[in-house]
Amino acid sequence: MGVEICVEGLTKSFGQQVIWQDVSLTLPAGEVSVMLGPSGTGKSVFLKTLVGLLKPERGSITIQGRDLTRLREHELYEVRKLFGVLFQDGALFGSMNLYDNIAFPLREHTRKPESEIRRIVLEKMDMVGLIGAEEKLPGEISGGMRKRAGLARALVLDPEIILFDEPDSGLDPVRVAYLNQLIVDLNAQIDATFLIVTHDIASARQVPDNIGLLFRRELVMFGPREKLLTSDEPVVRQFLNGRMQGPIGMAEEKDAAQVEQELAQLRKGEGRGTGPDATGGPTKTPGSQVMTPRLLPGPGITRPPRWQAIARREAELHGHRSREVADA
Ligand SMILES: Nc1ncnc2c1ncn2[C@@H]1O[C@H](COP(=O)(O)OP(=O)(O)OP(=O)(O)O)[C@@H](O)[C@H]1O
Repeated sequence: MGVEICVEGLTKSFGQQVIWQDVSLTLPAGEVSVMLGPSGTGKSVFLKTLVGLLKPERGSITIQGRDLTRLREHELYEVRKLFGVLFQDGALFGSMNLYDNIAFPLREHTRKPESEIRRIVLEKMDMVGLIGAEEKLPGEISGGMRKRAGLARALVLDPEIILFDEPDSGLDPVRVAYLNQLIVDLNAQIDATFLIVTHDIASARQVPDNIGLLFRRELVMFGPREKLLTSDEPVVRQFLNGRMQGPIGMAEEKDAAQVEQELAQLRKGEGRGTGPDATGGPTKTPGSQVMTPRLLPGPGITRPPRWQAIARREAELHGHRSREVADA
C-alpha cells in the first residue's frame, strides 16, 4: 500500500562541510515525489540518509511510527526491507546473469524455494519488459536495460518505498519517455511510495505528485507539483526553465547584485509579454507558467482510485485530448 515518510529538521554534514540542514518534508503514502537540485547539492546523500546508509547529525525520519535515525543496526536491517533502491547504474553484479542478479535479494533475505523465486523473478522481469533476457550478463546489454534490470531487482521484495537515483541518467530521450511510463505504470500497479532524484525537468513536469528542490544547503520548496511548476520563487523558476540568469551559478554561489540585475532584466523581458525567454521557449509570465499534462498509466493498466481521480482532474484541466486518454 506504500507508507508515509516524515522527515523533520534533518541535517547532514561530512566533517566541516554541511551538505543540507533543517530539511523537513512528508512523502505521502503511495504518491510519487521528485527531488531536484543543482549538482552537488546532496540529493544522493539524501536518498542514502533516508535508507539509513548515512547517519544525519540532527533530525528524524519517521516511518510506521519508528524514527530510523535512532534504530540499532539490526532494527535498521528490518526497516530497510521496506525499501527498494534503484541506483544510478543499476548496481548489478557484473559476473551474474540478469536472472541471478534479480533473484539475489530473494536468496539473500528470504527462505523461499527456487520454484517460488523463479515465479517472482519472471513476474518482475515481465513488469519491466525484460522477459527473454534472463541469461544476459550486465555487460552485454544497454544502459536502459540495465536500469530496468536494477528496477526489477528493487521490486522483488515487494517494497513499500522505492528510491530512484537519477533513473534517467545516460539514457536517450526516447528511453527516458519509456522509463517514465514504466514508473507511472508501476506506481498504479504496486501502489508504493516513490521518491525520484532527477535532473530531467521534462520528467519532473510530467511524472510526480510532489516536487522538492534542494539549493544552497536547504530544501527551498517541497509540495504538490502544481505549486512548484507555477511558483514565482527565482531559484525554482531558474531551475525549471534551465536558465543561466538567476541565483544558481556555475559554482553554485552568485553575487547578490548580479542576481538582482539578471532578474530585473528577465522581468523587463517578461513584461513585454510574448517574446522568447533565454531557453528559446515561450515567455512564462509570473503566475501563467505552462502546466504540462501529467503522464497517466498506460492502456491495460488497471487504475486504482487514486489514479482515476488524477485522470479526471487532468481531463478537467487539459480538456478533450486528456479526456480521451482518461477514458482509455
Ligand atoms: N561519503 C562521503 N564523504 C564525504 N563527502 C561526501 C560523501 N558522499 C557525498 N559527499 C559530498 O556530498 C556532496 C553532495 O553529493 P551528492 O552526490 O549527494 O550530490 P548530488 O546532488 O546527488 O549531485 P549530482 O546531481 O551531481 O549527482 C558532494 O560535495 C560530495 O562530495
